[in-house]
Amino acid sequence: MTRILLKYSVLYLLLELLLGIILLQTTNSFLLPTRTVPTRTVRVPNRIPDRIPQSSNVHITSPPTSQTTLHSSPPSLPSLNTTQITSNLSTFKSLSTPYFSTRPGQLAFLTVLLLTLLNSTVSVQFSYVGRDFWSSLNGKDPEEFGKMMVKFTGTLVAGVPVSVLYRFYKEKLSLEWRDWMTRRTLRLYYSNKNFYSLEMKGSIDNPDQRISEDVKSFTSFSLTVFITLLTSSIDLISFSTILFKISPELFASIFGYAAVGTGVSFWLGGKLVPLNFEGLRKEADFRYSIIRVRENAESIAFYEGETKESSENNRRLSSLVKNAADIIGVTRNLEFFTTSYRYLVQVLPVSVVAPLYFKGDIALGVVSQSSGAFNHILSDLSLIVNQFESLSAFSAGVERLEKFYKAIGDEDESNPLRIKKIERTPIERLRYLITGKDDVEEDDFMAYEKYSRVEDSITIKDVDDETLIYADKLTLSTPDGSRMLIRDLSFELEPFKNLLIVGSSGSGKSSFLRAIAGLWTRGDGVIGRPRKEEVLFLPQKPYCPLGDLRVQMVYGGKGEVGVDDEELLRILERVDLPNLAERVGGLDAVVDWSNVLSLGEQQRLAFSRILVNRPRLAILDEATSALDLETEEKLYRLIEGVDGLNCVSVGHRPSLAIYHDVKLRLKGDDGYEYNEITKKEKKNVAKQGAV
Ligand SMILES: Nc1ncnc2c1ncn2[C@@H]1O[C@H](COP(=O)(O)OP(=O)(O)OP(=O)(O)O)[C@@H](O)[C@H]1O
Repeated sequence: MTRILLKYSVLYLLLELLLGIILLQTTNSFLLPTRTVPTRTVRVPNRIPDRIPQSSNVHITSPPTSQTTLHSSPPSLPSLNTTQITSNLSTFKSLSTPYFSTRPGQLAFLTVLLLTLLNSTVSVQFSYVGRDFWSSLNGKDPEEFGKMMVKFTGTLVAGVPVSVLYRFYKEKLSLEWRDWMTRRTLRLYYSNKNFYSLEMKGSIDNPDQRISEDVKSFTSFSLTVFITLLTSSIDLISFSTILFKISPELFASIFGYAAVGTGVSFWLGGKLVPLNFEGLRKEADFRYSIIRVRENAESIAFYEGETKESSENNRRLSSLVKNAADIIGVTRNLEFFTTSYRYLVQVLPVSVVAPLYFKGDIALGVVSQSSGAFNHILSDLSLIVNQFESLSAFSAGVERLEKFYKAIGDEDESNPLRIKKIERTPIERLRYLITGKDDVEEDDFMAYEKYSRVEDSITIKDVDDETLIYADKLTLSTPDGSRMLIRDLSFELEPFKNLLIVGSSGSGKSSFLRAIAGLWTRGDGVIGRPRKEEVLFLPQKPYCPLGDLRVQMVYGGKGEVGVDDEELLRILERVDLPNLAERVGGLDAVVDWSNVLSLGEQQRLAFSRILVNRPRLAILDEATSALDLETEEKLYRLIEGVDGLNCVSVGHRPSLAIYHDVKLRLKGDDGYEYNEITKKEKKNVAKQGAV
């Protein structure tokens, strides 16, 4: 008999799984609107629940909540894409196996597995104790009733720790797995400057959400799915045995009942999934439009842009509300079915076994046990249907992670913008010549086309003590290869000389600095500069990291700084910020530096990093643009005063010529000029305040 039960149960679960997969495949196109979600704007919260509710009172199709939504267009016919499923499963496997290959992961998993099995045993045990309890009550037998009370207490004492520890270790495993996976993801994200190249390419939206939300959902939900499937299978077998013993008719009827419920729920509820995703996206859209106002409050206030901003907020709100109205309308219709279904399940099993009870063939306890077993089995059989919304979100999360890992895994150490090139066989080359298309994913193809026009071969070399910086036949293009910014640039700057780079706006000055830093490598030729540890960049936009004042001052240093607090305070004085520490509450003070400090103060604070870290070469991109001429002079004189320190500056201000020895003028298509800045020129600048 167990074999028959197993056969039916497994067949049914497989059917459910198949239906679930079909649904997921149909809905994934809605769940992953990579082309419709504006890049870096919309944050779609992944709403995968932490646990699947498993209760004997939860029957088929938990009615969709208010967050469940319906697509306004009729559902398209599901199509089963086996390649996609295989790829999803293999992604799932490759994402989940690394942690469980570690010793702590394996130990934690085995503990949870053991407790899961014990917990299921406890559940079955309670079913028997409950049956005997009610039967003894029905038999009006005080002695038997007393015994049952003792048995119940014993089961309680043994069962409660198992249930509690099961939940505890499950949560613990989920947390440890998340911790491990997030750290690994962060490591990959920061390695090879992936965080920068992803932004440049713009191919991955919201990496922050993927690292925090998607990883969290993946770990907790994977575990939950696994445990739920395991317990459901155990439940199904144990309770099927119980039910079959009581009434084979009841056992048969449950499959019919579940099948009808499943079908109707798919028919009504399947439509809700895509619209639910739309709802989430609209919510995120609305929220983001308000966050942008917060981030750009000052600019909006200056532009008096509040009317425009608020009308945009309202537009997004209307769209959200319309979607939500659709949801509640359809949910109402669905609930006509689910509510009746829920009530019916309370009497259905009882009505099937009632004749046996009336005849006196079975006791009251058996009736209650059969009802409990019926509910258990029904809940197990309806697993996919009950959870299709969560499973869809889960599937979307897995795909988001897959794309993310692929993107950060492809990067080469020396070349953050490299993408895999397409190696064409002769036949593929012919096809490409005829059709202009490759047999590759469209995204990859576009990326390749976009990036392949210019080679990616700028070489960076470390210089010796004889040279400070040089360029040899350097050609530099924008990362997309669409524009050549510098052509055939060659120069060599000896040590103890400062270089000023000038040129009209957009001529490629900052881009040249990016190339020196190794961030942009599209082009050809060689750049020589001191070792990375000996160079400090001050970018055009001052950047203040999270942390205290001390962190602000040492940021950018590559090793131990070895500067004590007194020295830090002295440096603050030298960069013209004598009262800053006192004003904010000392070197340990943490404030929102970017908002609290003026642009000029942020630039002065950035200069303090040079004095703290004492690099061999400081590269300054318009680092004094927000300062008055007097402060600018003071800061450049400080650099001159540091032994062994030289600088390369980019800037439009004529006054900068005074503090530099050589000038490189970038002239776009007209090439470049590379000249000494003469004493006469410096004098003129000093005299007139302009060249
Ligand atoms: N990520 C990018 N992708 C493609 N083009 C870019 C990118 N970043 C900058 N550019 C383009 O490269 C050109 C050079 O930019 P760059 O920032 O080097 O100019 P610049 O000379 O420093 O200008 P400014 O003096 O205004 O700061 C500009 O036309 C700019 O639009």
